[in-house]
Amino acid sequence: MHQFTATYTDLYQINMAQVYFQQGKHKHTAVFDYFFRKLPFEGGYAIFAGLETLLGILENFQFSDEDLGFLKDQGLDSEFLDYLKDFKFEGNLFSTKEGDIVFPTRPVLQVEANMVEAQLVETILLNLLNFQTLIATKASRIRKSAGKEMLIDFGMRRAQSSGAYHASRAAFIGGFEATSNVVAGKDFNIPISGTMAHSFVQSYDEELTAFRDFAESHPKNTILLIDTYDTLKSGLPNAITVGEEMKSRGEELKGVRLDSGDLSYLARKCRNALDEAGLQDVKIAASNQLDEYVIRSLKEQKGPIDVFGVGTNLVIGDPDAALDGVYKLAFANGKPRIKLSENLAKLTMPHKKQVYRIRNSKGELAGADAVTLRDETEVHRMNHPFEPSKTLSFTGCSAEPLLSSVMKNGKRTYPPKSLEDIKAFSRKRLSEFSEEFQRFENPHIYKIGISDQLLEEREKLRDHYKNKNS
Ligand SMILES: Nc1ncnc2c1ncn2[C@@H]1O[C@H](COP(=O)(O)OP(=O)(O)OP(=O)(O)O)[C@@H](O)[C@H]1O
Ligand SMILES: O=P(O)(O)OC[C@H]1O[C@H](OP(=O)(O)OP(=O)(O)O)[C@H](O)[C@@H]1O
Ligand SMILES: O=C(O)c1cccnc1
Repeated sequence: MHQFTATYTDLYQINMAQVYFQQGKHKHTAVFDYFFRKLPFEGGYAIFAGLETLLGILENFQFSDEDLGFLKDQGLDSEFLDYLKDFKFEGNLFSTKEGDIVFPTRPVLQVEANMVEAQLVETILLNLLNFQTLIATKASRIRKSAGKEMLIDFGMRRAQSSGAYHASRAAFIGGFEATSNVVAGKDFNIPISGTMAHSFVQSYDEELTAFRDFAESHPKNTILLIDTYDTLKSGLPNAITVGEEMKSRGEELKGVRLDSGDLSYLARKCRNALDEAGLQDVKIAASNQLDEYVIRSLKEQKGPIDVFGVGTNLVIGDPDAALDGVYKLAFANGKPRIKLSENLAKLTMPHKKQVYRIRNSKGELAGADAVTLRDETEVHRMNHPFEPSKTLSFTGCSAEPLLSSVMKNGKRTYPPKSLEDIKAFSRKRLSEFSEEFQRFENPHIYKIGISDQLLEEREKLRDHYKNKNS
């Protein structure tokens, strides 16, 4: 796959880094927060994804000689470019675990590094985490609708080009079982799966011969696409003939796929005919512009569909297309930093921080995450981040810290996790959230608050800059 060297960034990061270097600020420590402001799909939660990809890339994030030559041609300073020859990311990362359930406003991850490092990793970090979080969240919604039925990612051809690679990874975390994307399957150990295209059937004079040849070539893995000419009058009877022939050879037709028409109606017709022919184990797969809403409707109609192939709407994160995650400076050169805004919701949170998930005395979710200063070890009360008159007290509650060290001095603090483990963790974490948070329409709003100390620090800084400018 594509090598991500340190030029995988926006030019302004390099331009700023050059100034930090020239002003001797490259040795100052900076802390940046990664967070998003709005949940995608008007949903009640998001699934954090992309962390392992980021850690793998940051461990080897350097400029190649070719990169440096290119930057020289762009007129960047030669002393700065000499410094970049030895550039490596040697910072620290504190992060939410990949697969965990995350909400707006609260830091999902913090980067602590020198100014140049912290700035140069911004773009790749946002690029990876925003996209995979969006797609894992979409996948999780589709999983919710599909219940226990199998979900296969068919999106590679429709994805925003090479985004398909990480979309397949994120889809697996969010609840898909398999992908048609061979390279993602190979690299991430995702089961791969494939049926056939209409062109295969079209290329033969007879649909039946196409089905027979395929079955002979793939006796363990034949899923016949039955809608090329006429699903009920041609595709289905031909599939039954091949299914019976396979059975007589001691083989098994794995499935049929519907890709057009009324999927629920056709699936029922197929199921009845297959069952009557003694082919009860043949699965019915459906595809065609599916998403969480169409699948929910198909399930409501009790269409006997066993496998859903989902492409476009999954991998482009329809209809949102992007998560609005941002990377904001919270601390630099020994001082907390803030970004002011007329819009209170855009005020940033200064300082190194921790985020706690509040649980009741039974360990169940209390419906709130509290953002505190990093060295606060307890939290009994939180304030609404933008409406300070609103507060919430916790009695008899415990607080689970959500940010932990995942990278120290540029090295991961734990061995890479398998995608299967990340997915299992994600499923477990989501299962703690009640239906109210998971429903598609007007979901419950999970509360995010800030501790008294953080609020005080933020107000102090805000007043400082306001007074300075008044
Ligand atoms: N029973 C159903 N309930 C709800 N939605 C359905 C049902 N059957 C199919 N759909 C969805 O309706 C849409 C139908 O798309 P469209 O109007 O393009 O028809 P089509 O069957 O694809 O036609 P074409 O023959 O042109 O391919 C798809 O998104 C499909 O998934
Ligand atoms: O509808 P999506 O959710 O995006 O799922 C992927 C679509 O891609 C394929 O169609 P395509 O027409 O590209 O090729 P085909 O000839 O294999 O049907 C497949 O048959 C699905 O309809
Ligand atoms: O295997 C399939 O049926 C498939 C793969 C990619 C896209 N559409 C369908």
